[in-house]
Amino acid sequence: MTTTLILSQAAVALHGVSRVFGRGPSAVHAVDDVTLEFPRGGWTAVMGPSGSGKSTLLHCAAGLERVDTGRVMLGDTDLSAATDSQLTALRRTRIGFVFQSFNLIGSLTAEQNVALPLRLAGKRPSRSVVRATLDAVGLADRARHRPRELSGGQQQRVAIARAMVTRPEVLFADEPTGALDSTAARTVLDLMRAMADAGQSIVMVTHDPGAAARADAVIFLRDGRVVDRLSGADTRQVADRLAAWEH
Ligand SMILES: Nc1ncnc2c1ncn2[C@@H]1O[C@H](COP(=O)(O)OP(=O)(O)OP(=O)(O)O)[C@@H](O)[C@H]1O
Repeated sequence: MTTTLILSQAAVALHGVSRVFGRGPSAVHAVDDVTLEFPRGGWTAVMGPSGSGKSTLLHCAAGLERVDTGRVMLGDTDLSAATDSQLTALRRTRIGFVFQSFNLIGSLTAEQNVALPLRLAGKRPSRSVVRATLDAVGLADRARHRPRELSGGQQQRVAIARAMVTRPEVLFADEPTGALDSTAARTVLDLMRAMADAGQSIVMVTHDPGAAARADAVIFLRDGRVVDRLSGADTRQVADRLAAWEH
């Protein structure tokens, strides 16, 4: 009973999750027996040295990649037991994903990009929903612009609107500010902070201690394992802890 309650309070829970690439002596344990919960309504940053398994962990938690062993629970749904078509449906409706490189479709306007996940889920996008989602990221006046007519920060905000239009349970972001200058990065992080304050669950991989310090908690990976965590830390504390694990 207690276990069930704890599980359903997590937005995503990983239980003994491993992901191995290759076999034999050259096998890489990208994620190595990780058990961890990402809290509902919280913003968690994932940090660690290059190659420590951050992106692989994020992909496993989001159902973009299968785990070799262990279980991934999205709310009460076991992603590791889902069929490919169930996973596809789930990714389209219950999960939002934002990439470092925005991944917008260049031939579509901002509002068409935002409407895309609804179309892919077989829904007829309502213009008012799409416009409200663009408005929420501060880009209502850019609805008819194509990606090349937008700044990097604006493109990333369109990508966030596209990820949010289905009202996903969890927003996953892999280096969302990695391609942005510091001013644009701050705007994107302010937006994510406001979303988390409004109850959105967010999991974000970042190399940037300043970005991680905007989250509620930071977990640190090394060699595919969770080795440390901080809550409510400032940029200096995050940077110091990261440096300690990089050596
Ligand atoms: N498709 C793959 N095939 C083989 N090895 C892989 C694959 N994807 C990742 N790896 C390996 O798994 C390990 C973890 O990779 P991952 O990209 O998750 O790390 P990361 O912490 O996100 O790295 P970075 O900060 O450099 O982006 C690395 O050693 C990487 O080379």
